[in-house]
Amino acid sequence: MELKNLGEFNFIHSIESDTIYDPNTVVQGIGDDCAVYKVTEGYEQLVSTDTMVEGVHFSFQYMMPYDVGYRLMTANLSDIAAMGGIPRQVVLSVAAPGHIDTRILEEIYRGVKEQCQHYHVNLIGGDTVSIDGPMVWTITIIGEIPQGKAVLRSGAQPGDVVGVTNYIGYAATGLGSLSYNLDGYPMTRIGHQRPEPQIELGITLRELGVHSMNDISDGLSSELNEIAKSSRVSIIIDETLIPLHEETYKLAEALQTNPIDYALLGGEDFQLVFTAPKELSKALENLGSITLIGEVIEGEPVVQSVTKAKEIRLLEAKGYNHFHE
Ligand SMILES: Nc1ncnc2c1ncn2[C@@H]1O[C@H](COP(=O)(O)OP(=O)(O)O)[C@@H](O)[C@H]1O
Ligand SMILES: Cc1ncc(C[n+]2csc(CCOP(=O)(O)OP(=O)(O)O)c2C)c(N)n1
Ligand SMILES: [Mg+2]
Ligand SMILES: [Mg+2]
Ligand SMILES: [Mg+2]
Repeated sequence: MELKNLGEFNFIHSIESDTIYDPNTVVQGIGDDCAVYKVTEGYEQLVSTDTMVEGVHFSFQYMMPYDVGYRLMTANLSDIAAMGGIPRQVVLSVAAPGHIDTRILEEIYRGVKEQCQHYHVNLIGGDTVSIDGPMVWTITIIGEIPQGKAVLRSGAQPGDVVGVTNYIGYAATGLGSLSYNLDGYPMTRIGHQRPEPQIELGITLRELGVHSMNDISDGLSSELNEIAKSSRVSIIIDETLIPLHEETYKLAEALQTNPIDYALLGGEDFQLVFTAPKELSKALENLGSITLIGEVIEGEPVVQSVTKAKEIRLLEAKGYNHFHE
């Protein structure tokens, strides 16, 4: 059925069941002017919002509707992970054209709810409006963090080591293989379609005492520059240490591109990049999913890298930019 035939109120009614995955914190969910939720004593509240636009953040050519919802939740959860926080509540706004088949919307919600269930997050409200254009999905997420413990971008200190979680450039490899219609990239395709936020690692890193952290939505170059600027420090990384998946090397070979660029400029990995006191190096490496790729030094707020050919180059704050010529 088309959305315009179902109507706004019936649509809301159709999605409001199965939205509460941590009932202890909810006083009022979907169904009133505001939602009402409880906060934990001794904790600070985190809030962040992220939007996904059809044609900009996703294409039904490369993703199933279920994946769109899944990744929308991941993008929002990832910002909570980047602070070392615990996700709690979300509200979701959708602008959709009247001719859309409601089965597509149901599938997107199924993806959203799957991630809500997995991370014990409640969907407590939202908004539904019509648009004469592409679909626009926005989630606002609320999380919690023990008082004074949020891991900021501004906490990096000279002498810190720089680390990343899992593989970088993974999602961009999957998207690249899809857009060039190349077979043989099963792992990274899932990385593009159904990425996971690093909630548990974010909490572990915060508890270990990392100094600064960011999630990778726009690309490693851009995120490292944000840390360098906020913290007023210089960062230097060794490009040969960046953990790339074998499918990234394979795609770079097939397309005659530099594999490192998928990591530096790709984005949407939703992995974490952080800096930590050198004394934590052993403990970090023992986690298994962390790679140390560089260090923080005193100096201008810039990021440099040592290339495979042992040359030093400046890594610009390039990555995904919504308004570039
Ligand atoms: N239109 C806006 N109005 C107010 N604040 C904004 C707007 N767009 C972005 N911000 C803020 O700018 C900062 C950087 O945003 P962004 O690059 O989207 O972060 P992230 O990559 O973590 O999602 C954040 O603090 C965000 O809340
Ligand atoms: C169809 C399609 N084209 C291109 C991309 C790549 N892409 C789109 S937005 C983006 C960056 C992340 O989005 P943004 O809105 O900047 O997220 P934020 O930094 O706010 O978390 C990337 C790499 C994609 N995912 N899908
Ligand atoms: Mg954002
Ligand atoms: Mg972020
Ligand atoms: Mg961005």
